[in-house]
Amino acid sequence: MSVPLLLVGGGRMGEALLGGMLAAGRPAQDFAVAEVSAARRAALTATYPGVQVVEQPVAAEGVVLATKPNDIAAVAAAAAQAGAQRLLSVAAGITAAAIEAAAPLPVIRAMPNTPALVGAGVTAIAPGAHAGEDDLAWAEAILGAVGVVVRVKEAQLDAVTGVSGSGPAYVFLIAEALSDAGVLAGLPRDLANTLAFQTLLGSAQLLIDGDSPANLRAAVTSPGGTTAAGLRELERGGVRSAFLEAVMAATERSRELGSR
Ligand SMILES: NC(=O)C1=CN([C@@H]2O[C@H](COP(=O)(O)OP(=O)(O)OC[C@H]3O[C@@H](n4cnc5c(N)ncnc54)[C@H](OP(=O)(O)O)[C@@H]3O)[C@@H](O)[C@H]2O)C=CC1
Ligand SMILES: O=C(O)[C@@H]1CCC=N1
Repeated sequence: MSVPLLLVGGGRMGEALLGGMLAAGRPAQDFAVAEVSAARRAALTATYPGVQVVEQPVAAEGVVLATKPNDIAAVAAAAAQAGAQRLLSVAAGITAAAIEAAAPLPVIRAMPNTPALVGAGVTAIAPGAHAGEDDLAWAEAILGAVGVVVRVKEAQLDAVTGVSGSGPAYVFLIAEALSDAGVLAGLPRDLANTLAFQTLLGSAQLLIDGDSPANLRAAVTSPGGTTAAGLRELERGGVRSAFLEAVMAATERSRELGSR
C-alpha cells in the first residue's frame, strides 16, 4: 500500500515541513521519510512517532524531494521507480526540466523556509512543464498547512531563494547581533535575548498588519532622539547595502546551483 506523502531527505528543511504538517494536525500515518543518514533516521523516529522512517524510498502518491541540490536528480529517479505519481522539489536552483529529465512525472518546484516548522513559513511554488492545476493545488495543500503559499514563475525562484529561502538566516544573524549588543551595553544574556527576540516578533507582526516599513520606522524615530542616533550608525555601517548584496549573492548562488 502506498503512503500519501513521502519526504526524501529528512534534514533541516525536510524536518521543518514534516514537523509543521504534523503540528497542523495531519496524521502521522500520512507520511513516510526516506533518509540515508542512520543518525537522522534515529532522531526522526524518536521525535515523530507513527511516521514511517526508512532508508530507501517506498511507494507513495506524492514525493517531496528535500535532499541537497546535487542529489535531487538521482532521488527523483528513485522516487519514480518506487511508484510516485508526482514530485515536489524544494531544492535551490535545480530546474524542473532537470528533474523531469530524471523522472517523467509532473514536477512542482517550491522554495519554502524553515519557519514552516512553526506554521509561519512562506513558500513560492512554480509548475514544471507537465504539471497542471491539480498538481499546483496539491502542492498548495501541503505547503499551505505550514504557512503562506504564493505562485511565481520558475525564473523568479532564484530571487525568492535569496529573499525568503535564505532570509531566516539573515534574521537570526540580526537577532544574535542585537542580543550581543544588549550584553555589550550591560544587560544579562537572558534579558538581552528576550528583548531582542520579542522586538523581532512584534515588529514582524506590525508589518504583517499592513503598514509600510518606512512608516513604522518613522514612528519609532523621535526627532533628535535615540533611534535617530542608532540608525545613523547602521547607515554608516552600510547595513542597507549589505542586505542588497546578500540577497543578490544568494540569488546568484541559486542560479549557479541550477547550471552545474
Ligand atoms: N535549510 C533550509 O532552510 C532550506 C533548504 N532548502 C532546500 O532543501 C534541501 C535540503 O536542505 P537541508 O535540509 O538544509 O539539507 P540537509 O543536508 O539538512 O538535509 C538533506 C538530508 O537528505 C539526506 N540525503 C542525501 N541523499 C539522500 C538520499 N538519496 N535519500 C534520502 N536522503 C538523502 C542527507 O543525508 P547526508 O547528510 O548523510 O547526505 C540529509 O540528511 C536542499 O535542496 C535545499 O536547497 C530549501 C529552502 C530552505
Ligand atoms: O542555503 C541554502 O542553499 C538553502 C536554500 C535556501 C536556504 N537554505
